[in-house]
Amino acid sequence: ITGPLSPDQVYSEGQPYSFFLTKVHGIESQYNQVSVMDIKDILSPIMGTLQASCQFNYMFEIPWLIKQYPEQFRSKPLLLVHGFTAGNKTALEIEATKYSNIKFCQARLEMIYGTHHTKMMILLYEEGMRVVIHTSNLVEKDWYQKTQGMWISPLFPKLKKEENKSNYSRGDSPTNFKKDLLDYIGSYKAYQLKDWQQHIADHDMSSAKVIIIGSSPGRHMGENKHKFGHMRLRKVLNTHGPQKDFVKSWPVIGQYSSIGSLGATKDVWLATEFLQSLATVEGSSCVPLASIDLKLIFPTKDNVRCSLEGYPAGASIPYSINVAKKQTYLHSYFHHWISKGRGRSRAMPHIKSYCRPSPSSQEVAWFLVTSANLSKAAWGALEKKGSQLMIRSYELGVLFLPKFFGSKKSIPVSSDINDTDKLLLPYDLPLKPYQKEDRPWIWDIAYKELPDCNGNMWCPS
Ligand SMILES: CC(C)c1cccc2c(O)c(C(=O)O)cnc12
Repeated sequence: ITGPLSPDQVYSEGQPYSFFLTKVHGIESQYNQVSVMDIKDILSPIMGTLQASCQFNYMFEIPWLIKQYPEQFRSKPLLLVHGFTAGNKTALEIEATKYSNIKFCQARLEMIYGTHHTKMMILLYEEGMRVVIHTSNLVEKDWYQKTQGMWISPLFPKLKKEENKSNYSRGDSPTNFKKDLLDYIGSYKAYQLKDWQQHIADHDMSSAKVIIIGSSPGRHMGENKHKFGHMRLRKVLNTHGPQKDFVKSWPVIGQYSSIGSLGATKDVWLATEFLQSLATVEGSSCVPLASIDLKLIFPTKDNVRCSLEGYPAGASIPYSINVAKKQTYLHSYFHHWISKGRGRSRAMPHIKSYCRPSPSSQEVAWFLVTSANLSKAAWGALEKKGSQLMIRSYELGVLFLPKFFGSKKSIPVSSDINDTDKLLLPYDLPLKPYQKEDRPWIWDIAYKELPDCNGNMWCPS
């Protein structure tokens, strides 16, 4: 049994994928070592000497957040990028009053029902810059007993002075990470982000191996139709995806912590437009969809009841009865949340991830970790005979493709923490389908038959 490794050691052991889960309190320590980082590890001085940071997120507890930074970094400039308006915006600004180093950028949300879901840290150091794209709100409960995911970038060195900094493409990676990140941030059209766009332009990001998959609110048409959302994923898989014959019988897995209104039948969006993108293979995205097995992972009410947090875990799994009752066809796609390999079967998922595993579960053709739940608001819905993609929310994720990790065909995966040379998945494969008596967690109905692990029932008002 290895003793606690320092953050930089955990980080380097997690290469080349650099995909980490957050620390879960209350499980055996062995499950909090390999490929696990806590927020204090990410912000540790061992990872870099912080000069300033920018936190994109949905929920913030500012006093708690400041305490996650090491003492010597707590007064460094901090920009919070949020989607709040009116009272919520005022409340956030009041919470920050005593912190003179905190500034705000309110992301414009012109599409009704849109939210700023994106979770990203941009950390500017004396030694360079680091980007973290993840799934946790900046509130204590999101970092306590949930399964959350993070991609942590390498330390990106500052570009030398002489090269002209004007063209953004310098210091980019084979995956166009820098350009795509700048395009994403540019979509906010916010003057408060200008300095951070320049910081990104000033750094050498050639070591980034992942592909940015973002969503930005709006109606995207023409050459912008494939810039964001599921059409972005479709375009990327069409260009860099698996070969048709190689993945013919491979299923697609979606895993998330909330579900939107997807339509009265599977053919409205889920098993047509959305699956078409997830199932896209190199050179063609027209794959007979009936042949593709879509598997969805979503916690059952018993998964939540028996979780470390008990029913209160369900307060972060907002699937409402009014939406669920209109789409019972989803039940045939559902699978349990089981994560024995990572010691997280009782740490409810707030991570969102998608992948295309082999039938043997030994490898994936690709893996995506993102803020995007299973919703049209996050991924977009085609309109006007497919000529434009309407997206309501900001989302951000990173896609792992074999070709950028030195493999032609696939990425070896495992959920066994001893397989340190593989991409460690957040859940167990193969998946366990819902049985007849299983019910998805629904957050706005009462559960009074069986108490949770703390002896409490669930009686939402
Ligand atoms: C339905 C809304 C208000 C909601 C409830 C509970 C948890 C939420 C959450 O975790 C996110 C997020 O992480 O972006 C976003 N909305 C969440």
